[in-house]
Amino acid sequence: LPHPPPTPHLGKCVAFQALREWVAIESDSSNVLKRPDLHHMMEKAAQKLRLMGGMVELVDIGQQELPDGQTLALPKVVTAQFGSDPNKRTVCIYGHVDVQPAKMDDGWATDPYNLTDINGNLYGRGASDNKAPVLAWIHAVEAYQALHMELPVNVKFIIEGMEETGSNGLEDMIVAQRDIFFSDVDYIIISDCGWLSRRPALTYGTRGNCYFFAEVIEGPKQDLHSGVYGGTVIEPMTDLIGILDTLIDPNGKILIPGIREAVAPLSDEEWKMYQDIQFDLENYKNKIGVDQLMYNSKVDLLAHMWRYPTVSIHGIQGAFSDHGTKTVIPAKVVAKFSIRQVPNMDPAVVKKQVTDYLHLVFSKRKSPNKLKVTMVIGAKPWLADTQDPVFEAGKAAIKRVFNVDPDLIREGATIPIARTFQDVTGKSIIMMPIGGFDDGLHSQNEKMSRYNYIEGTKYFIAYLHEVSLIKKTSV
Ligand SMILES: CC(C)C[C@H](N)C(=O)NCC(=O)O
Repeated sequence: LPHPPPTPHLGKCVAFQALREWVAIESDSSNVLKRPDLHHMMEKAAQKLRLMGGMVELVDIGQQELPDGQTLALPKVVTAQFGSDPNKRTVCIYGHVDVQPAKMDDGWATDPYNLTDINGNLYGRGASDNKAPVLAWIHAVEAYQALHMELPVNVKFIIEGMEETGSNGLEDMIVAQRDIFFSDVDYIIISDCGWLSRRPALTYGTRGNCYFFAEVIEGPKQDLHSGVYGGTVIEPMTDLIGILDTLIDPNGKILIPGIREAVAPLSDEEWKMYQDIQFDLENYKNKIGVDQLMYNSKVDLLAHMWRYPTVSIHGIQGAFSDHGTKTVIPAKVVAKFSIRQVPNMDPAVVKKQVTDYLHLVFSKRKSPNKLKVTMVIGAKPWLADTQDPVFEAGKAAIKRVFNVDPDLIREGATIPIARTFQDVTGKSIIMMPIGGFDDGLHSQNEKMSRYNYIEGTKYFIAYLHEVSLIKKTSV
C-alpha cells in the first residue's frame, strides 16, 4: 500500500480543536487522584452530545471498591441517542474516554496532555486510545447535521470512563439496560483498536485478560538497609521474583498447569486466513525496535498475537525503581501480571489455576513470608462471525473511502465489554478500527495521524449509509 497522501494541516479545524480539548483532560482511570478529571471528561463528552441535540443521559453506575476497602464514585456512563425512527436500523457506538497514565518522565517527546501536531501526526495520551475514534463517530453525526441530511440510521452512543481498568460497573449497567437502551439496537460498533498495517482493517476478535496482583507480605515490618540486614532476612522481593519466574519459560511457554490445555486448536481455515494476510515481519520488528521475535513465521506470530494466551509481567509495586542506587530491602512487594485470554479459556478457572499454582510454588520455597494472590480483572475474549452483514457493510464503507479491501484481523488486546455486549444483548458486534498500526497505545508518544482521524470520520459516515442498506436487502 502507498503511504497515505498528506492531509492538510488541521490548524483551527473543529475536529482538531475538539481532540485537543479532550486530550487536555488527564482522564486516567487507574489513578484515583485523577478521578475528578475523569468525572469532568464524562461531563464534557455528555455536553458535546447535548449541544448536537442528542438525547443524553449520564448514568450513575455506582461505586468502585479500592484494594484498601475505601470506595470511590465510578465515572458516570454517557448514553446518547440521535433519532428513533422505527423504520430505520439502530446502531450503538461504544467507546471510552479514559486513558492510561502518562508523564513526561516516561520519555515523551511532547507534553502528553497538550495535543501536538508534528508531520501529520497528532501526539497526546488517549489520542488514538480512544478519544479521536469516539470523536470521529461524533463528527460523522455532525457531518450529516451540517449538511442538513437525515441520518440514515438511528445512532446511539454509550461512552464509558473505566475501560482501561476493566470497565468496572459497566456490565451491571448493560444487564439493567438490556431491554431498555439496547432493546431497539441492531448492531454494536466498537472503534477501539488499530489496523495491522497501512491497510484498513475490520476486527473480528479480541483476547480477554486476567490481571493479577501477587503480594509477598508479612516480611520485615519496614524496609531495611541491605548492608546492615542483608543475609539475615528472607527477602520478600527474592520470593516474588522466584515465583514470577515460574509463570512462563524463555520460549514463551506458559508453565501454569491447565492454561495451554484449554486453548481451542488452530483450525486449517484460520491458518489459511493468517497466511493470506499481508504482514511483514521485518516491518514489525522495526516498528517495535527489536532484532528478534519469539516466532519467525508470519502465521505463528499472528497466532500468538491474537489467539494464544500469553503472560506479561507489568511491574512490582514497592520495588525501588527510581534513578540511583538505593540499597534497600523492600518490606512488601506486589507484582502485577496479566494473562491474555482466548477461546476456550474461562477467567474463573484461570483465577483458580493461577492462585493454586503460585501457592504451590511458593510453599516449596519454605519462606516465612506470606503470599496473597488476587485477580483484579477477569475479561473474556470476544469472537464474531465475519459472515454477518455488518462486516459486509464495513467492507463496502472501506472500499468507498480508501478504495481497498480491508484486512480481516483479530486484536491481541482486550476490550472487556465486547464479550458482555455479545452475551447479554445478543446483538451483532463489529470492530471498526481507525487507529494506525504504529499509534503507540499505552506507550510514550501515543498519536493518531491526521489522515486516519479525518479519513476515518469519512469512513464512519459511509458506514452509517452502508449499514442502513442492510435493512433494504434483508426486509
Ligand atoms: C488495542 C486495545 C484493544 C485498546 C484498548 N483500549 C485497551 O487498551 N484495552 C486494555 C488492554 O489492556 O488491552
